Amino acid sequence: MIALARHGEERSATAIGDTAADCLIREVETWPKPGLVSHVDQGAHDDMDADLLRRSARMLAPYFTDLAAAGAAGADMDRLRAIGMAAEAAMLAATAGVNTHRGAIFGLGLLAAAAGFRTRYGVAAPLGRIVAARWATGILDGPVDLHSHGSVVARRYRAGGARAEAAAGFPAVYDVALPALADARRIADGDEAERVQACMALIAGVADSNLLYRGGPAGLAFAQRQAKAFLADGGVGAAGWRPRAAAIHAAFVARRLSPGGCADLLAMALFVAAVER
Ligand SMILES: CC(C)(COP(=O)(O)OP(=O)(O)OC[C@H]1O[C@@H](n2cnc3c(N)ncnc32)[C@H](O)[C@@H]1O)[C@@H](O)C(=O)NCCC(=O)NCCS
Ligand SMILES: Nc1ncnc2c1ncn2[C@@H]1O[C@H](COP(=O)(O)OP(=O)(O)OP(=O)(O)O)[C@@H](O)[C@H]1O
Repeated sequence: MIALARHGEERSATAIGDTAADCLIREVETWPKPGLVSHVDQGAHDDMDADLLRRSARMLAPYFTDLAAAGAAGADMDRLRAIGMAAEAAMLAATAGVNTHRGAIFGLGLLAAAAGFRTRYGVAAPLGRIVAARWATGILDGPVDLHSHGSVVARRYRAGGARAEAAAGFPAVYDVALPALADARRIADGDEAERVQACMALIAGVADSNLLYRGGPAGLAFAQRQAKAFLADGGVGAAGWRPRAAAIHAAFVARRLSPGGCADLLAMALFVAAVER
């Protein structure tokens, strides 16, 4: 009996890891996402393209599986952090030093750990609430790299970034991206359009530390204005939405703006939608 239960747990951790990697790939296969890399172009990034992001995502699946298994085993934040840091090191080795998924490993990794916990204990709570209840203190009290772009921006502009978002249980996923995906299902023509709508809603509503780092408060305000105007004009439900979204994408690229945190949050919303279904 025990051996069977273990085998079942391993299988579900593997399924969680594979789902997390799939969600990263579905995020890449979405165009037009303002400033971001996709199957169509490199957006505002000289050092990465869709192939590199796809390879990075696939390589990360076993780490998400480990995080799910650790969550199921009742791991504390120190244990999750060790797996997350090993994943980051493997990512940098696989991409010759390019930061393809640092923010995504963190956010999706915590949600994968919560998914493991949820499956193991049969709790019905949303994944974000599990993250906040079990690991918020460890997230906020953990070691900080004073030189990371996120830390620089946090000091300069008092932006909470990826840590604050996770510790609060991912409000951008639950209050912004998931409602946008649900709205878009009624008005959009296909899955890719739904993901574009959620991406625009995230850009309009999130203080993305990547936008702040590259463009300062003026860059963030520009990005939010563009995304809000797109949504106010009917979003992906309006005729001609794709050329309008492509024009916003081009405006971000011209200013070197890239909302990498919103890309991560889009992948997380796809993951939550798949796991909590
Ligand atoms: C917390 C992390 C992201 C580092 O954050 P920091 O702000 O210091 O660095 P950095 O600028 O490199 O990364 C921030 C990344 O977060 C994402 N992001 C930006 N803004 C936001 C936002 N508002 N909300 C969510 N994510 C965001 C972007 O992808 C961005 O690139 C993380 O890499 C970390 O601490 N890793 C250690 C391992 C760990 O704790 N793992 C947990 C289990 S997986
Ligand atoms: N499709 C995508 N396009 C661009 N960034 C993405 C995409 N998907 C996820 N990201 C996130 O964006 C982050 C990388 O962003 P970016 O390269 O702008 O930041 P950086 O490494 O801090 O430095 P720099 O501004 O010098 O390039 C990664 O952590 C990753 O999780």
